[in-house]
Amino acid sequence: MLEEHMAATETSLSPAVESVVPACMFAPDQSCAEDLPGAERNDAGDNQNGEAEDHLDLTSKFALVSPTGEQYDCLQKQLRERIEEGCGETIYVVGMGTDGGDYGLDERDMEASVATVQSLCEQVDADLILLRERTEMAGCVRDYLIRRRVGEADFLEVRVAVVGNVDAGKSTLLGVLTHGELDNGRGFARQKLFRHKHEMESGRTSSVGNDILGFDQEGHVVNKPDSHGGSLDWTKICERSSKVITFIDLAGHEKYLKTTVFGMTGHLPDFCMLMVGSNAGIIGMTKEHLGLALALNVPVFVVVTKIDMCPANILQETLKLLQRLLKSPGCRKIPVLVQNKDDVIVTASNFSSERMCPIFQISNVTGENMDLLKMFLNLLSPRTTFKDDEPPEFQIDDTYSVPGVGTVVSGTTLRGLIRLNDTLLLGPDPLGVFIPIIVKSIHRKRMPVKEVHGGQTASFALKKIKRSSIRKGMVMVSPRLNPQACWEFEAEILVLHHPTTISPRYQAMVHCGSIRQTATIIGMNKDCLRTGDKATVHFRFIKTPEYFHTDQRLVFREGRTKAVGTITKLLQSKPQAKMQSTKKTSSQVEGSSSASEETTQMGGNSGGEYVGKKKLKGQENGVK
Ligand SMILES: Nc1nc2c(ncn2[C@@H]2O[C@H](COP(=O)(O)OP(=O)(O)OP(=O)(O)O)[C@@H](O)[C@H]2O)c(=O)[nH]1
Repeated sequence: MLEEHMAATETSLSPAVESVVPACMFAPDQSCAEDLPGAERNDAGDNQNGEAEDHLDLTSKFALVSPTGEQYDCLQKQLRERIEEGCGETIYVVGMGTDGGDYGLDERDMEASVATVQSLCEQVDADLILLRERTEMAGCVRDYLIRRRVGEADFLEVRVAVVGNVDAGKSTLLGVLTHGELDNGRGFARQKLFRHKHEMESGRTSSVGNDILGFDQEGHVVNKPDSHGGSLDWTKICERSSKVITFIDLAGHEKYLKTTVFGMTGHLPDFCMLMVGSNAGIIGMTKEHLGLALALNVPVFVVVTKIDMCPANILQETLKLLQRLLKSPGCRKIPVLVQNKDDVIVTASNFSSERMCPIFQISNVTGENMDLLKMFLNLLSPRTTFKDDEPPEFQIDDTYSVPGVGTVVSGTTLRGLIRLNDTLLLGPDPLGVFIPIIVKSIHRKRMPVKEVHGGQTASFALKKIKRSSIRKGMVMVSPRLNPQACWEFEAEILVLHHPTTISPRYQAMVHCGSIRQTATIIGMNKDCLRTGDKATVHFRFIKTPEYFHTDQRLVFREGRTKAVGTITKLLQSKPQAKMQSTKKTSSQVEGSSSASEETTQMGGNSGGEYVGKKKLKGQENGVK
């Protein structure tokens, strides 16, 4: 997929540069960051902590030493905003300014500054955790993690999709991380990943697995397997954690690609962890998975495993090829080898920029560099902020029948706040209808809770509804939204690969959020599409109408054919049994301004607001 992505986005490859970008490129030191193409830079007027200058001079490294009342209020407001932006946390640098002075504070000024930050943290109900201390020209500089305090029942949730070719060590790494015991190189650690088939939310019967790793306020892993059988008590982990990483464990084998694509679109990962076996290198599905993450704009970090058993020259070769791939025009990433704690802090604080791609080299057997990977995971923040006052929307990605409970749906809260006993609309059914349902119980990470917020995964037990009447891709939304189901939509798509040409009537599977349904191309603004082509395409689902939004990303695939895109328009239309090509003039087509000789549309129906207007030239199946 990636090769196709590369081919599709660029025609000529520039010579690959082998050198790795040092992590210091991303450090606040501007002299180093200057050379970095596209690196984010502070605007004039912002200090190292991102504080706007306004009328108060907060750009000096001494700003925190003894702030006036007004400055203190300003600092507090800015800290609040930064925590909000960082979804509950932020990295704060003490001892650096942007006023041109040398970095670093002497012991007394550092002490006073830290006391100010500590007091600011108390005001905003957050904790201050020292990440690193270093010596600069004029003294000491410290990086702190500031993390909002959460109640016992709450924690920050970050979702990481785990992808990579078969045997890259995905399950083994998750076993080592979540159970704290190293592997023996013969599959010991992966046995620990016990999947509970019918557990609410987690043990999904599909092959999308879930594992959690909890960090306490100080960044220590809280996972503790019990002494009998070594299973993990999710409730205990969540109670002790201030941050929980949910790993969405996606299958490595090609035959499960459909599930992997579903995991990446439907489970809304914040980040993607691409695993590469150092000895095997970039083989099999590695590029496909990387391409998928790129297509969906999910920031990627790479974990190269098995360094304990890999000869040095092979490891170097794998790293070289990996860096070349990441820098290639199709990816345009900046690979950064993470070798120490400083690199972790620098890469973690710049990671959501999407351009940087940290690379870890680990061994699941000796545990080498595992501490760096854990530290990095603890510093990852969710990518999206959510507001509770929006009308709630929840997308269903799985259903279960739980004995004694009934039908259970699991999925992700896309926005808003859902409370126990709320009435939501569940749908759409095949007729596009939504039915009211009352939320009778909510589980989050296997724990009963009273409410769930945007960005959180959860499961709901539903009363008086058969599991068979619910399907993946359905939603539960606030009645305030007056939800409408759509049969048709328009999307801007880019064809990453197709062996010949795609034309109207072509059918393929559309993945969009947790929607997974075959759709037909009704029309497009080009006669046909080849690899690398971009077009505006009009789709129609073949089975049922769906609920979705504009701006959502989609993947359109069938066998080796792949296209990615963004939904640009929702089109209302009634279900129709048969497709046909009819002659129609533009005057009969709503929204059609230019004359079109021939129009493809659903039989007997106006086709909604938009109807593609391209010649069919007698094609029967849409594929030449
Ligand atoms: N020596 C060594 N062996 C490892 C390491 N990581 C994994 N292994 C071994 O590699 C084999 C494959 O690991 P898995 O974790 O099953 O690989 P996977 O990527 O999950 O594979 P699929 O689930 O099939 O996609 C197992 O026998 C592990 O014991 C490592 O760092 N060093």
